[in-house]
Amino acid sequence: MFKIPHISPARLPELLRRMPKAELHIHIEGSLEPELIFALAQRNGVSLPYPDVESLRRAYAFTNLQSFLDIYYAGASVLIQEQDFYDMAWAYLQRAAADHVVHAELFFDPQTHTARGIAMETVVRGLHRACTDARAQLGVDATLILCFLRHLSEEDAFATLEQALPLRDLFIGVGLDSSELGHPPEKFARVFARCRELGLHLVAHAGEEGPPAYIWSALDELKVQRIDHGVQALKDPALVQRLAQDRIPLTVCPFSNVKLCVFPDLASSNLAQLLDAGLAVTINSDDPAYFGGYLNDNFVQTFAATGLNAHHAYTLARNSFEASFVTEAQRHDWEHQLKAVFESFSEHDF
Ligand SMILES: Nc1ncnc2[nH]cnc12
Ligand SMILES: [Zn+2]
Repeated sequence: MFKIPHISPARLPELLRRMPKAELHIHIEGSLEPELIFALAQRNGVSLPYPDVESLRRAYAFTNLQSFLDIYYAGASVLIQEQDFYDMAWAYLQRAAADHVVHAELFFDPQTHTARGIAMETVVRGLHRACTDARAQLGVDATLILCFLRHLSEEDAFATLEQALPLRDLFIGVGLDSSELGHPPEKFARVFARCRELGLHLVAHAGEEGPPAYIWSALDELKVQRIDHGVQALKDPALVQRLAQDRIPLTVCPFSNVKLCVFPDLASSNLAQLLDAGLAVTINSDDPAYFGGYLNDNFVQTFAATGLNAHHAYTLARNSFEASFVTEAQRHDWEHQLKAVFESFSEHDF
């Protein structure tokens, strides 16, 4: 076991910013900043129901998940050309590099685009090209996870999978997102079974607004390897035991939970309780352009509000590597970098 050196609380924010980390829950369409929405709208001749950037930003006052999704899908309507998808992902990956994100698994929602007549290939090739350039030019390792929209039908999800199969090598897994309540994971059991046969990694949003029963069915019916959000798990002690025992990672998104009124404020986040329960928790930004900050902002402000310390920081960064869909060798390399950063902070303390 690595002995965490003493690090003064005053230097904790800088440590949080500097430590290498993985981001495993970021919807790339949720990284579309208002400025880029307006630039792409102009480039593509799309008209928006807001006169300017400021009035669009003012509309980002959400009361629940659905109130956010309505505006998030409207924002994505400016994405038309392959280059638009590239520009969106590239902007995120530059910010990720600045936050010392060494690995990112990007969610994308193809049905949002194919329903508007955009080809699957346009979406995936644009995003994939940005991931390739990020590796070469930014040193950020980035991969793609295709998410099915759960408010749409099983049939639509199967059709989406069919469209994506010629591009199978350009994404590593599938997820499940969009409106949770009323759309339990088991609705997609057969689609996920097929994806499992195809060797894809499996994740699903569950227990964001929905009950612990949705987390159970994501595990037992979909057989997912990670739970996205999962913050409602604490309502069910048997579920917490199961998550701990199987070391199922939870990709928790503190800013998102506050903006979507899951918790009243950051201090009410249950991150510390989830960690104390021995769960493999990670911190993520979800939809940073809509929720007020990127990954390091989530780390720094959540730590300040909840009183987490350097031990928690190390655990969270380590968990992010453990939960990543990468090779053991890659994981070890990043853990080594993580230890080096912690040790460098200890030296400067004296
Ligand atoms: N937080 C979230 N929950 C469900 N679906 C989403 N799509 C984008 N962000 C989401
Ligand atoms: Zn999400």
